Amino acid sequence: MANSLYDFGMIGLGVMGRNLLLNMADHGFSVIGFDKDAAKNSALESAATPGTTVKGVAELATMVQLLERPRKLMMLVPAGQPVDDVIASLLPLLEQGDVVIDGGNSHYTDTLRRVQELRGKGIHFMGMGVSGGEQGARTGPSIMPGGDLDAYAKVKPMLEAIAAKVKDTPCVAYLGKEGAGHYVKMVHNGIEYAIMQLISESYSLLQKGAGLNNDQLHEVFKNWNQGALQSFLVEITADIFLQNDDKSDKRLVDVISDKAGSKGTGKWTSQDAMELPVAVPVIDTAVAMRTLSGYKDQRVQAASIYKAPEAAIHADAEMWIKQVHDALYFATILSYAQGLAMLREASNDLKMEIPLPEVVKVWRGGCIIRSTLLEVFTQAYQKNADLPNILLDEGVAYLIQSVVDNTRSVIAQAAAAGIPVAGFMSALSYFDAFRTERMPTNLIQAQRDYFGAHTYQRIDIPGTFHTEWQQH
Ligand SMILES: NC(=O)C1=CN([C@@H]2O[C@H](COP(=O)(O)OP(=O)(O)OC[C@H]3O[C@@H](n4cnc5c(N)ncnc54)[C@H](OP(=O)(O)O)[C@@H]3O)[C@@H](O)[C@H]2O)C=CC1
Ligand SMILES: O=C(CO)[C@H](O)[C@H](O)COP(=O)(O)O
Repeated sequence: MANSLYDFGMIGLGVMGRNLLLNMADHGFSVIGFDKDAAKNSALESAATPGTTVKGVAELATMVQLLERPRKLMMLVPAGQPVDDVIASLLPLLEQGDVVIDGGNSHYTDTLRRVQELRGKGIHFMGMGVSGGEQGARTGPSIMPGGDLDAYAKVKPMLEAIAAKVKDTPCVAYLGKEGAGHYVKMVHNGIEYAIMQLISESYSLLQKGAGLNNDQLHEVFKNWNQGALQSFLVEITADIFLQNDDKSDKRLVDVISDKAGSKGTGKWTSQDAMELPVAVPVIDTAVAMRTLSGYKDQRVQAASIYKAPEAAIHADAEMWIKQVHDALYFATILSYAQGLAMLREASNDLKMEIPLPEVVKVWRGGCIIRSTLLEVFTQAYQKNADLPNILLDEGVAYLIQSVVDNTRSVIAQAAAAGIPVAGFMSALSYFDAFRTERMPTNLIQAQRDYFGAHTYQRIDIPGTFHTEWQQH
């Protein structure tokens, strides 16, 4: 490479940046990465596949000088201030027409601001979601770009080369204007939170309801992964139960603290859903349950005050496993339904023009929420690209109807036995409200008008009404 310039540059050679850059090199692109940590630069070069062109440098200016014009570069640094810091360092080094991609989990409002700031300077700035973790970045992630279409055209061949493939179709597509890429990734993570919560509830139901040990749990999740529940999250869950701890003679899962962490994208999904507004209660519940998991001391105290009910799960183990399977299937569909409904509303409200048929196709491979269900949703959007909610699709309705009775049964038995299943309950309550022609919210309207003259609409006469309510 003595006299040649590199095709692509990466800023931040952590878990995602390093692996994505190596993936690009494997597909024939000459790549250069910058990290201020010299150890990360040499780690990058030594991990490169022999015969590929990969360089790591410790000076940002060196990397920028060595890039083909117009430059194409990406940052994979923590969201927030680090992204602004990188942009500030880059700006004096760039020229008009260069393309800068933020591939991290930035909030879409930050992306909107950055797009506008950089557009004024002639730089194309794209917000792009990347999902798949370390392994996905290395071998084929799901990629969610949005924003400047001209900039996308410049990087499209490279993104299509490195993305996961499903039936030969790359899991990348242009997903809408301005901050759409990061918006879609945020909702992807919201759905990820919801499904992880539901899998953890299933684990608890199988352990407490059928007394399964880790080997048996492994077998159940492994079997589930070969059927309708096939998905990345179910697959890794099966693996987790077999992992031995190297510091004790236990299984690792049994010595991990039950306080769940988070970096914030699930919370953003809930906050932005409320802002629109769109109802995403399974995601809200998943965020709340991670928060509640942090109240360890209070939970320990409460456990000694409030004893669990006497009732136990009496179902035969095989039947219980089948019922929990169906409840997980039901609530997983509800999680996708809520996230996709949110994307539709946000697309209209924020004028992002997010193509939902493309979103579900991009999510079929490479990402954390990939599953066979995405094929079902792809078919649903092929029939009606403007479907308001996937629950209204005939094919999805058929699937839901086949599992809803077992879902009710699981939730009823869990409630009687005192096993917390907030995610499942939330999914079922949303479903029951969604399929209710007349909700009891007429009473809320009456109350609002009673105490605050907030007015109401009638079912029989058009217009807005207020009543002087009588005290009795
Ligand atoms: N890990 C995952 O599974 C996924 C992560 N993401 C997102 O991708 C982004 C990167 O994540 P990940 O690779 O895991 O993070 P890492 O912490 O592994 O790597 C981040 C890199 O950014 C560098 N960095 C931090 N601050 C700056 C700065 N101000 N200027 C220049 N470089 C900086 C760090 O360098 P140094 O350490 O030398 O300071 C480090 O090399 C995040 O937004 C994350 O949310 C998205 C999908 C999946
Ligand atoms: O983006 C991702 C996968 O798609 C990250 O793995 C995700 O941000 C993890 O989130 P959290 O730490 O909040 O559980």
